[in-house]
Amino acid sequence: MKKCTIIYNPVSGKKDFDQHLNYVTRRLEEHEYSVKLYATERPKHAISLTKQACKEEVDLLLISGGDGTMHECLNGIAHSTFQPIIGYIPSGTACDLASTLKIPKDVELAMDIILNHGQVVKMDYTNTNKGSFIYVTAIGTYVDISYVTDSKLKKYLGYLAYIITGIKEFFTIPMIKTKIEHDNGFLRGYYSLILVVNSKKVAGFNIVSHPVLDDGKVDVVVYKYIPLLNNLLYFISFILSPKVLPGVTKFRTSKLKIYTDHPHKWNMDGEEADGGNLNIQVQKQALKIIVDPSIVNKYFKEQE
Ligand SMILES: Nc1ncnc2c1ncn2[C@@H]1O[C@H](COP(=O)(O)OP(=O)(O)OP(=O)(O)O)[C@@H](O)[C@H]1O
Repeated sequence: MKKCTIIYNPVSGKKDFDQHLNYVTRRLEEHEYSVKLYATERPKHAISLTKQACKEEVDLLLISGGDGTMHECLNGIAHSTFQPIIGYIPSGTACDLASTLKIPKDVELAMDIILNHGQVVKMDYTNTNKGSFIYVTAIGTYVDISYVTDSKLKKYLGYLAYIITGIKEFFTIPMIKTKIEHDNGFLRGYYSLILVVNSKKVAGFNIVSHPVLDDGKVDVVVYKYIPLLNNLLYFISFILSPKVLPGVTKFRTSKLKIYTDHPHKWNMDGEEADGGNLNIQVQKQALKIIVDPSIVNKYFKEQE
């Protein structure tokens, strides 16, 4: 028998993954897996559950949740010597990573990819001095809405609480004094938003038009602080996605150091991390994940 550990977040997205547990377990058993099943019981629990699965050298680590759950599981894998093959059933709210990797939220279709016609690819992830991330780390306007919104306000107003924080941020764009060292030199200036990306999608927007997810490099997108015009710059960049836009600098790099003493926190895969200087090392092709074969030639151009 092959070994499979399932880790799922019962509070991500519509909170209904429990309904599919029997189906998922049955499909795995039909494919000769012995299954261990764990629901995360608190934030960061997925990290220790993943470390345990890595210690047991499972043949398949099946993760269900949103980007935050994937982020936590990655942080378990990054501290382990054994690297399991990941099968992913997206069940979160945004699921940017699944959207880039074309893994459907439909449980039956996702299981078909994992067990039948999917392909294991080796994807990059990134280690930093503040933890590891899979697809994005960001600092600046709007990226902190999910965790700076007052929890009491969220309880009483729900989604409206996020909109209120968003409106507040619309009028208080941060001016982040930054120095960025990369493969071909450095940038220095005042920025309102900095994105480090290994993905096509971020927050549902197409941020990188032609990402390569296995080349040992990240895409960096920086938005200059331009008083009164910052929101217009975001709108044009996110919605219209022109190739070139004054005030927006894009480049791809394998080495990256970002120096800032701005009080804003970094956002990693949608989760809050510490603020301050960021020192990143891309782990080339270090994450094994099952994806739909239709995207392999498109985003994984350097498979070894
Ligand atoms: N039992 C639990 N109770 C409360 N929070 C939990 C529990 N298990 C995990 N979490 C936390 O839930 C948070 C949200 O998870 P996740 O990001 O997977 O879902 P989501 O926010 O709905 O999806 P997305 O990030 O794709 O929009 C994570 O920060 C995780 O630490």
